[in-house]
Amino acid sequence: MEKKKIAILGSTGSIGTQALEVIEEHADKFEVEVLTSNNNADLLIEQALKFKPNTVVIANEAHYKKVEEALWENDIKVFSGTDSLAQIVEMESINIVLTALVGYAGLKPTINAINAKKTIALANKETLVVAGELITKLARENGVHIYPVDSEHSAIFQCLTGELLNPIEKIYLTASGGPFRGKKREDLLNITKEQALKHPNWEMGAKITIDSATLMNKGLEVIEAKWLFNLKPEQIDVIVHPQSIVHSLVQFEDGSMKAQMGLPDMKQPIQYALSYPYRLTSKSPRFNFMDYPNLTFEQPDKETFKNLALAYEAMDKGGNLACILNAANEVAVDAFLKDKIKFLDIAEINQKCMEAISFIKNPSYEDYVKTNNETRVFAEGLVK
Ligand SMILES: NC(=O)C1=CN([C@@H]2O[C@H](COP(=O)(O)OP(=O)(O)OC[C@H]3O[C@@H](n4cnc5c(N)ncnc54)[C@H](OP(=O)(O)O)[C@@H]3O)[C@@H](O)[C@H]2O)C=CC1
Ligand SMILES: CC(=O)[C@@H](O)[C@H](O)COP(=O)(O)O
Ligand SMILES: [Mn+2]
Repeated sequence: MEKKKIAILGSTGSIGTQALEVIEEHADKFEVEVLTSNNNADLLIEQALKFKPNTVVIANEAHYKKVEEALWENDIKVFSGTDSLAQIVEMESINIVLTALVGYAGLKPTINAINAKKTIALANKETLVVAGELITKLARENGVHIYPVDSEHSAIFQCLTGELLNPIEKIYLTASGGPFRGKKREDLLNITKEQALKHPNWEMGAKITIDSATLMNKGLEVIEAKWLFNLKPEQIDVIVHPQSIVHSLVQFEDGSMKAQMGLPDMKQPIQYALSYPYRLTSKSPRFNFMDYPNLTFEQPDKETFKNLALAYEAMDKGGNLACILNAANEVAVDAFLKDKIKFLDIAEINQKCMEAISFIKNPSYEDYVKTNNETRVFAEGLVK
């Protein structure tokens, strides 16, 4: 069978590097067509020399020369800049685009990939959060499949196999609860970056790790699930499950529930999205019941972790509110990681932006761009 040609947007990150491990393990099924990064020229060069893609793109043009010089003898095309990043997905030879870059930056490349009728393996949840209505409409119009990589949404997707005609009653997104599960506001006044970056179960990029600590990650995932599975807000629950073994559950209208389980390992959902509808083999360690005598579940604390409540509010109200929330959060998390604000300020900035930035009920793509830019400027003002 023809190998699937994969473009990995964000190949030098946590998801991107794990995706390359999956591709290496199944070199008979996949080959790398495009690799991209933002600033990490050294790792991008290393990956390119190993996987020999057709093309690489480094978003930060300051690194173009270094990458071009390193690869020109290897017959690998090199481009730089955000426009190149957005356009490279249209390459005829690409079969699947794995969106593994972080944040709003994934929006334009994803739109272009859908318009070019590429299958999307979506890890970049912010794109669906910001413009889920536009993205899913575009995918329908182009007959494009969007396969979830995010572990909870992959779990839901895996539970839905064979259930096409059976409507979903409810889904339960599981959440580890993050490093501060059980803490109250007074315990979180002086949280350090290092403490917030210590996720109990998953090794991930910095932004999603902070989002997991503030429960914003689960909030983004609630909105992501709405668009991926065409659900009403009341059909999406969050349940805290500290062990991160049950990766999420679906409840059907006969009351029966299906769960997808396994050790916390992102290679499984990445592989499933790339090989769908087939399951490939994996050498990853297997879940052992005797290691987990107690799988526990508890309600999330939306009082202490306001970001989850803000996400539900944005989902309920719709329009450009989730775009406002996402932009505010990206600025606030970046400021926290640069020691400019405190941990609890993140949710405060998010809420202030949601209250201040003008609401647009039916935003166009241009409205999303304008909302994102306006919110970033306003949020930066709150950080100073
Ligand atoms: N990590 C995980 O386990 C999971 C991640 N996700 C989602 O997947 C996405 C990627 O996450 P993760 O891999 O952790 O992130 P990382 O921060 O580890 O990697 C991000 C990647 O995107 C690139 N990048 C960052 N900013 C830009 C930009 N402005 N333009 C172009 N490229 C950019 C980075 O390049 P460079 O290396 O040069 O900075 C890097 O290759 C996120 O949306 C996240 O929410 C979802 C579930 C689990
Ligand atoms: C691995 C993955 O999908 C992450 O989104 C992870 O789930 C974050 O963990 P939390 O459950 O703590 O948000
Ligand atoms: Mn997740």
